[in-house]
Amino acid sequence: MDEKVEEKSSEDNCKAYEIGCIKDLGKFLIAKKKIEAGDVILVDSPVISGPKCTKDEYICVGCCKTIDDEDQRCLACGWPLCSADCPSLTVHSAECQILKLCPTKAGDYFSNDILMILRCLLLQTTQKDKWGVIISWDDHLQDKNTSKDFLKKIQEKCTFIEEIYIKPLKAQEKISGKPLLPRASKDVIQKVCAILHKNLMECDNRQILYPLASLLEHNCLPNCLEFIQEKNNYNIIVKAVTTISKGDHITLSYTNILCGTQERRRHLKELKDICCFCQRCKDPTEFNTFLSAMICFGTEEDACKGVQLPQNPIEENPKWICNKCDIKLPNKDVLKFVHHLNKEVSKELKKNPSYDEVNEFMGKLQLFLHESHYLVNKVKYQLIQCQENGREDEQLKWCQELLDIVRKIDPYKARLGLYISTLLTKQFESKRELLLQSFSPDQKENSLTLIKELRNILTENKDLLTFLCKFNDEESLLKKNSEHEVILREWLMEQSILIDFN
Ligand SMILES: C[S@@+](CC[C@H](N)C(=O)[O-])C[C@H]1O[C@@H](n2cnc3c(N)ncnc32)[C@H](O)[C@@H]1O
Repeated sequence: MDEKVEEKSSEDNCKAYEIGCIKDLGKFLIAKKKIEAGDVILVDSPVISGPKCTKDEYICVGCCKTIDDEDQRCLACGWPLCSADCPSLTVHSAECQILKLCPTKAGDYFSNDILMILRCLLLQTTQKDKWGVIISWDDHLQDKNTSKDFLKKIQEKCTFIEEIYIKPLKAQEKISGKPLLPRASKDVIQKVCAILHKNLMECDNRQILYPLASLLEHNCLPNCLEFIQEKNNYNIIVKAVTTISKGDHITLSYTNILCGTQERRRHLKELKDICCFCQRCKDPTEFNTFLSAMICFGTEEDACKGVQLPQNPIEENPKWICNKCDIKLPNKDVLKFVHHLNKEVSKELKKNPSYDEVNEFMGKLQLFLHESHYLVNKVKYQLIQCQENGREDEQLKWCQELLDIVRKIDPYKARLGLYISTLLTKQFESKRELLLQSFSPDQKENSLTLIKELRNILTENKDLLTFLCKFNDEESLLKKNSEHEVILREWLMEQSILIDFN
């Protein structure tokens, strides 16, 4: 591949990365030297930010907090505003001049993607340096691999903005003689739409554009972790989670890596028009986790119970083949069926069912899906969170199964740190229960293996949470882990058992 690296000034020499560019990928960051796990690769500040896109919530256009009362609006334009004293009201003042010309909602919700485009277009008069940064980016609209769906989405947004906001604005500008948006041609609006669509990142209720971090490439097995610091102006810190060799691409994950390949690839396509060809996407077994595997029904005469997997998952419509019989399934049938099961899972979990009801439902799912299928795992995770006395053995088995899976799909704990920590906490609680049930003061040595396992879980969880706490607010989980450690140590002292915790 023809890989170009941008020229850098002398002050960039100490940086661990440089900006590369490949035809089908666009710009990305590449390691300029070996980077060790734990190294901070970059810290970046937002160029622009605003409320995230959602149809379910009212988010303040100033501070981006959720607003419970739908009547709390900006008096001028009618868009959601927490109060006239919102601490971030100033970010709204320029766009309010445009929004109030036509206080229309897109459908029955406020379309925050449209708001972000207007906010960005306004930088040309309010903050010219930031406008210069954004408009210099590639919009990828002419790229060969840009999909028709993506182009259609951009065109629709552009037409909406032109009709609803730009036309009345131009009329107003003519009367007042004061141009608010000197550059608002169709081409400029389309470019801004495409750049924002591809590069915005999300944190809590906010969408944010970063000059550097937004260039980071996606990988389903990322080598970095990002922390967006809410309390520090939404600055982002990007940290290596494994050793990155010189010349390696520096990557994050844009998607939920607990999902199977078809679902991740669908999400990536919709989110950022990406066709991912990473190691995991290419592997039908997804690193031997079988996260997407289906159970083969066989024929009426011969029930097979083999495992169906996509032959080549990165094809647009892969064939699904069985490891035991000759039956092949068309991709569209598998997708339709999994989509249906996904809805059933959501419906079931919303019903607030009892532990036994969920367990029974999981049994039914496993008639169709492999025991490690990501939808089965979703239900398993729900079951593990229940406080259910007498089911410790069962819950421990599931905890172990899920931990085995996440250790394969996220070996560097780049995405699933909190998920792993929750599993470790549950594993600890269930094992401690088993210890208390089985412990006999006369035969302490029989419990030593279990005690050492408990200590190891606490240590692993402490290391993980200490790492996460450096950047995020996970103090409550760390506190819970320390409390577990104190209680275990006290109990061991009472029983006169000496175990090294360091
Ligand atoms: C957040 S931007 C990254 C910057 C972008 N490369 C550029 O030049 O503007 C996301 C876009 O980068 C490209 N991209 C990122 N990761 C990719 C991947 N794993 N495979 C293919 N394209 C990717 C896609 O065009 C995607 O829409």
